[in-house]
Amino acid sequence: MATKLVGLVGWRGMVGSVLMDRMAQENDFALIEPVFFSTSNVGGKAPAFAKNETTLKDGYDIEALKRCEIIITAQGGDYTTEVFPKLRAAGWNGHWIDAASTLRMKDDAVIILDPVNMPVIKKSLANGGRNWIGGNCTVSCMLMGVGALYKAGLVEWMATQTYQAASGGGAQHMRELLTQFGTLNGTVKSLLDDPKSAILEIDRQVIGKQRSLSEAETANFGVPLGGSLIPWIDKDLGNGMSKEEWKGGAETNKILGQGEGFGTPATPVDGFCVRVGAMRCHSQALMFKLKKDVPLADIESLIANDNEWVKFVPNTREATIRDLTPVAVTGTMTIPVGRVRKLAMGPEYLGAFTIGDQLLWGAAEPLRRMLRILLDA
Ligand SMILES: NC(=O)C1=CN([C@@H]2O[C@H](COP(=O)(O)OP(=O)(O)OC[C@H]3O[C@@H](n4cnc5c(N)ncnc54)[C@H](OP(=O)(O)O)[C@@H]3O)[C@@H](O)[C@H]2O)C=CC1
Ligand SMILES: N[C@@H](CC(=O)OP(=O)(O)O)C(=O)O
Repeated sequence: MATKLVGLVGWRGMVGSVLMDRMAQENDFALIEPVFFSTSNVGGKAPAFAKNETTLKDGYDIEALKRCEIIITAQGGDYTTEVFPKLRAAGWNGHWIDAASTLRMKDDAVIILDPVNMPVIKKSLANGGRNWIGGNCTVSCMLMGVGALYKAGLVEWMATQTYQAASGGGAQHMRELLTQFGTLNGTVKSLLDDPKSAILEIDRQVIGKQRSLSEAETANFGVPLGGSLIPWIDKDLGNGMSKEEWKGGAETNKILGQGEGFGTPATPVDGFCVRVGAMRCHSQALMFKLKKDVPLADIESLIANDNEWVKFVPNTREATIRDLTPVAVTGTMTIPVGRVRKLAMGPEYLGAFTIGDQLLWGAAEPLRRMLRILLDA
């Protein structure tokens, strides 16, 4: 069988670079003929993964894109909005794999997270599905951790409290966070160097600096994040909810193949999404109302055995502070789930805490796994 021509758009961005690394690690390039696209350097040299197609093609050239049987894009929502309809209108019938949220809730799109929803993906493939969209990072990381409880039909509802990293906003947001930390440190450096200095004076100078950071130093987040937090992520939907919070319910149900459009009841999922000063791991505290009282040991075993990336973290102080932090998880495929315990509200109420690298399981990994599913089909 001829090697499939696979178009790669957005490969040099932050998500795209993580995707390229993972594709190289998993030897995906051996199975495809990659065609690299650019929106800024057409005709330039394609990266080292290129085989026969060694120059960068124009990411807006519909004819060039049409040659590809599969296109994977991490270029962003604006690019999808502009190019995807033109490509389909031009009669392109290939597979579109996308990290952006633009097409996620369309009826003809599947939100891909195959360790959780392979049956949904397979069903759509059998029905001629062609649009495969990566989920919101918070939702994907959460379902990789506790999807087992949904698969077992145990969840009556779930409340989430997220602690989302700067990387969710993009590369400039990560830089801004570090710049702010640097500025704050610089402000009190001499006092910090003196062990006898008064902590309340340090605190006074830090809050003074946070409140007077320049516009340039808060250009991306709009307000200081270093030494603070921001309890709002993404757009204001005008009903008291942030768009990130809305995605929690809408995307969780769509990934699981339930709710509107599937003819089954949706599971209520809601909570608060908060930006914190972590670099690239999204963490979340979860509270479940289960449909029945299930022994804790059974719940632990369900979670631990769901997929090869989940790591069950015993609910002890020592294990938690060692294994259940963004620092422990960053750059790994591991999805730790810990702090699992019954809550004071009653035996059906369960608490858990989970973390995922939002650039790996939260963005790049589901895309490359979808490529593999298509190549194997
Ligand atoms: N950030 C995140 O956490 C997540 C992002 N996504 C989706 O992925 C999309 C891409 O996000 P992200 O990777 O953060 O975006 P980036 O801004 O890092 O990259 C997007 C594009 O910007 C262009 N670009 C311009 N300047 C640079 C530069 N200095 N270095 C690298 N690329 C540059 C590149 O296009 P070109 O080569 O054509 O110039 C690149 O493909 C998002 O819009 C979103 O839809 C999805 C999940 C999570
Ligand atoms: N909104 C996420 C990042 C992201 O890109 O989400 P989405 O793929 O749903 O637009 C965050 O800020 O942490």
